[in-house]
Formats: sequence, structure tokens, C-alpha cells
Amino acid sequence: MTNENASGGRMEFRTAGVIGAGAWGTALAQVCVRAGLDTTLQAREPQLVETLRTTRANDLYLPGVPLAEGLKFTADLADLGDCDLILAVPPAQHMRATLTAFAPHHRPGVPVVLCSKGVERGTMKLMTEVLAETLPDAPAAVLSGPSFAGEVARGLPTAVTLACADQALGQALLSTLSAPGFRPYLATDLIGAEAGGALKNVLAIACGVSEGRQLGRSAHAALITRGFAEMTRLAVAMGGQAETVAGLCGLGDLVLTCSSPQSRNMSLGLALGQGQTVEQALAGKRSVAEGYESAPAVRALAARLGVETPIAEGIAALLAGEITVDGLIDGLLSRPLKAERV
Ligand SMILES: NC(=O)c1ccc[n+]([C@@H]2O[C@H](COP(=O)([O-])OP(=O)(O)OC[C@H]3O[C@@H](n4cnc5c(N)ncnc54)[C@H](O)[C@@H]3O)[C@@H](O)[C@H]2O)c1
Ligand SMILES: O=P(O)(O)OC[C@H](O)CO
Repeated sequence: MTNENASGGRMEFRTAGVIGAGAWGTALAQVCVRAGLDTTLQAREPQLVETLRTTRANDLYLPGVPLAEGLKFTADLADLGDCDLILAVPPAQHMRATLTAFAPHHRPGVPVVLCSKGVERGTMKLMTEVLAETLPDAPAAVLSGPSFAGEVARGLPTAVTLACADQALGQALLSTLSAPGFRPYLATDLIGAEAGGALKNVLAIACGVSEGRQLGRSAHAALITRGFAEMTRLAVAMGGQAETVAGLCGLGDLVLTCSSPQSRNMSLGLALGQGQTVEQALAGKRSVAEGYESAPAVRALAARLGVETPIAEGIAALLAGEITVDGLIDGLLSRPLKAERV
């Protein structure tokens, strides 16, 4: 793909490197191939690379999906050093270490599209902040929205937000990453896009708890709506825009993740609502539930910014073993009555 930037310079993206061969990295690599990019998918597990090459399937993280012809695989981050474009897709808590390992191979100016959803524990930083600290010469974009990896990998349609502060680069990435069935919409607000993706995972755990306790469709809808108010408040306090979280990366993804047990986050909540402990619900899981990982950071961030996030706060307390499911439900239902506003 060739695009012109504001100063008339041409931006060409012919090759893409996808870091992280979990379910989403694999699905996005499929999208890149469909978009016409010469694509290499990097897996950190050498034995997985072998399987990917021989079976052309990712049986570890995305079983049952035949992988696109032409997609290449590697375990070595150095092999992505020549790529025109990088998509970073490790779990959020591993983003810093992953980008640090990639840094010696990154060419200044090569954009990095951040596709992970979470807040770094300890630092409370967003993935764009982690990128700025690890690859300061990388223009950043955020790709986020309602997108179950299995569906996207199979070519089922969806639309997502692609946020990039540089309009010309954003426009170029938009046309580069659009593919049949994969429709990105452009935004400039990276913070809003990241906040939406990180918060929806924690809120989906709450919807799962509600489902597991059979609290009904009304409770489900109320949770999504009040959860969206929390997401908006927090995003705005972080410097994002309410308009962004009303889009695919916020409301869109919240609705998806809260509505299907395909979601790892919602199914974690379901298990808790049905009486399992956190340890039981997570036992043996190879895949990441980002809401579990990010909940303490979201809680700390909201406290630091003085933002009320009772649902996210309650989920963080439940996951930390500070309250029970009954305590969570009672706590939310007995809050002082007040005017309805975001
Ligand atoms: N699965 C989806 O449908 C989906 C959709 C959109 C966004 N995402 C986001 O994509 C990100 C990755 O999720 P996923 O579903 O691809 O993962 P996954 O659960 O399918 O796989 C786990 C991944 O974690 C990696 N990993 C484990 N330990 C690691 C370490 N120490 N360092 C680096 N990587 C390590 C594994 O190699 C594997 O790639 C998450 O932030 C998730 O929220 C997922
Ligand atoms: O399975 P989850 O809960 O990680 O959700 C996957 C995607 O983020 C949905 O957009």
C-alpha cells in the first residue's frame, strides 16, 4: 500500500511483522495476508513455530483455523527487523519485555500498531506509554474493537478503531490494514482507544458474574450501561475523549465482551458467579484474561485520578479475595441513590 503524508512524502507498507502468536496475533496475521501484506508471525515458543510451519494451524492458541497461504513464521524477533510495519500483540503485562527484546531490531520510523488491551501493573501505564519508553523512535497506533480472534481469523466481518495521532500515518495504516471483512475506522485519540479496551475486560468479568448468578437480562443491561459510564469517566480523566469510547474500541467492544462466553473475561466471571474460586477458574488456562491481569492497575489508576468506578473496583476486590460474589452484588446494589449521569 502507498499513501502520501501531509508533506507529500510517500508511505509504503509492503511487509508486516506480527509479534505474538496467541489467538489475536494469529488472527491479525491472517488479516494482514488478506490485506495483501507480506506477513511474518513471530511466536515466542520455538516448538509452536515448528507446528505452525508443518500443520499451518495454531493448535496451541487458535485451534481449528487453517492459516493463510503465504503467511510466514519465526521464533526470532530479528526476522522482523526488515518489516515496514509492526503489530505488537503480546499480553499487556508482557508488552514491556517484548518491546525491549525487539528494540535492537527496530528501525527508527517503523510504526508499531499496539493491539493488546490492558494497563501495566505496578506502573499503571498504557501500552502507548510502554512503547514510548521502549521504542522511542516508533510512531504509535492503537488497534482495538469488537473482535473475537476465532471469528476474525475465519474471515467473519467486524469493524474496529484504529487510533493514530498522526493523521497521514493513520490514513495510510487504515488503508493498509483494511481487508475483506475487516473494517478499521480512524481516530486520533489513542488514550481513549486504550482506556476502552482495558476497561471493557474488567467490566466483562462483572457481566459474567451476573450471568453465572443468573441475575437476568435486566441486570446485564444495567451493568453494561453503568460500566460504560465508568469507562467514559476514567477515559476522560486520563486525557481521552468521551466520543472515542462511544465508538468501536469502547462501547462496541464492551457490548461484545459482556455478551458472549467466547470471551475469556466474561467466562472467568461466569465461573466465579457459579461458585468457583479465582484459582479454580484460572487453573490450567493457557490463554490470557486481561481483565484479571489489569484489574489492580485499573483500580489504582482510578484511585489516583479520583474517579468513581464501583463496578471495576468491586471486580478488583473480588479477584483479590477481599470480598465475595454476594458482597460484590450487595455492595453495588446498596450504593447511595443519585442522579443518572456519566
Ligand atoms: N483473543 C482475542 O479474541 C483478542 C481480540 C482482541 C484483542 N486481544 C488482545 O490481544 C492480546 C493477546 O491476547 P491473545 O488472545 O492473542 O493471547 P492468547 O491468550 O491466545 O495467548 C497467550 C499469549 O501470551 C504469550 N505469552 C505468554 N507468556 C509470555 C511472556 N512471558 N512474554 C511474552 N508473551 C507471552 C504467548 O506466547 C501467547 O502469544 C491481549 O491483550 C488481548 O486482550 C485478544
Ligand atoms: O476473550 P476476551 O475477553 O479477551 O475478549 C477478546 C476481545 O478483546 C474481544 O474484542
